[in-house]
Amino acid sequence: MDETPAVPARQSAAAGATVAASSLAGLTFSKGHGTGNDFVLIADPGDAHEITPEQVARLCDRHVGIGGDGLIRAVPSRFLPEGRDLLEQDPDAEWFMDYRNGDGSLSEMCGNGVRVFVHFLIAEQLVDLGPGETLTIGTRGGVKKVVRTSNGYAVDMGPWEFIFPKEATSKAMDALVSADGLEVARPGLSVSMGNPHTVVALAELKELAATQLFKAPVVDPKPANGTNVEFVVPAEPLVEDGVGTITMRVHERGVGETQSCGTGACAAAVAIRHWAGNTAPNDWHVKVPGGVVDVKFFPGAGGREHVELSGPAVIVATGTLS
Ligand SMILES: N[C@H](CCC[C@H](N)C(=O)O)C(=O)O
Repeated sequence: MDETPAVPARQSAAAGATVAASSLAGLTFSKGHGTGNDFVLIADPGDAHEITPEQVARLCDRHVGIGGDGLIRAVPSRFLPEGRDLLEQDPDAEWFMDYRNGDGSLSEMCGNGVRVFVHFLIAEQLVDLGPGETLTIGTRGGVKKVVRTSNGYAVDMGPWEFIFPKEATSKAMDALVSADGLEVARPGLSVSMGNPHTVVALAELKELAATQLFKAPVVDPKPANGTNVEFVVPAEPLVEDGVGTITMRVHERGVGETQSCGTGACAAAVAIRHWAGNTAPNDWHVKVPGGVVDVKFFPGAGGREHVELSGPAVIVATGTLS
């Protein structure tokens, strides 16, 4: 009988390499997510594991690894130079969220990741945090305060910055963004949440669904360090009972399309609120393919307006690397 040819496995980035080939064999890990933005999590209380970008990519690969949008290593801040700097600012920032994108690249901040990171620290019994209590943590985007709520966590994400390139022609948009499925290039507004975002408003949900995000949208002018691109549709009416609602999809730098992006949801609310003018509310629901996160603007330290991100965090499983 003719042998039917084996169907070649889809060549993934790490095809042929296996996690077992790494020096991480025997290490326990957890898998978690926040509204479908998923992460491989590793506790490293002794800073014993220098996880290389190649190892991150293998572990995050959804065919030859565990699979995840990113990897989060929990390590005491005192072991990292950036962590020691933060401890001088705030000695309570005992644990550091060492976040990496799924391709192994670094990012300054990860909003969904912070919630899952704190949930992981509690699950690992590395911290004790009851409902209503606040934990201070260190990140590459600075010190963050995280409150455990009745149904997840609320994170003070700090202030935002508009990233207007000097050649920006207006304060309403600073980039032109094109993507497969979009008939014409659209204006975008670039916002930093510690990491870069470019927010594009679309007219209706049909257009959002038709936008193809298998590859990175083209942003002009090209941001020097890349950018996460959010496509957003404001609800009609935008505000109900004092709360604004946005529907969003995102193509993440170093990952691809994800089910959710916490810093992206904050950037989306900043942009829509900027475009809507000062009639816009402080409270927002941001609907993403993986669920809903809430964004709130409030007067933060130093007279700057801060953004708070809140939402769920789930640990799905725990295992051992072979
Ligand atoms: N998913 C993350 C954002 C990761 C951003 C990363 N892709 C970057 O390169 O900035 C979040 O929930 O905020």
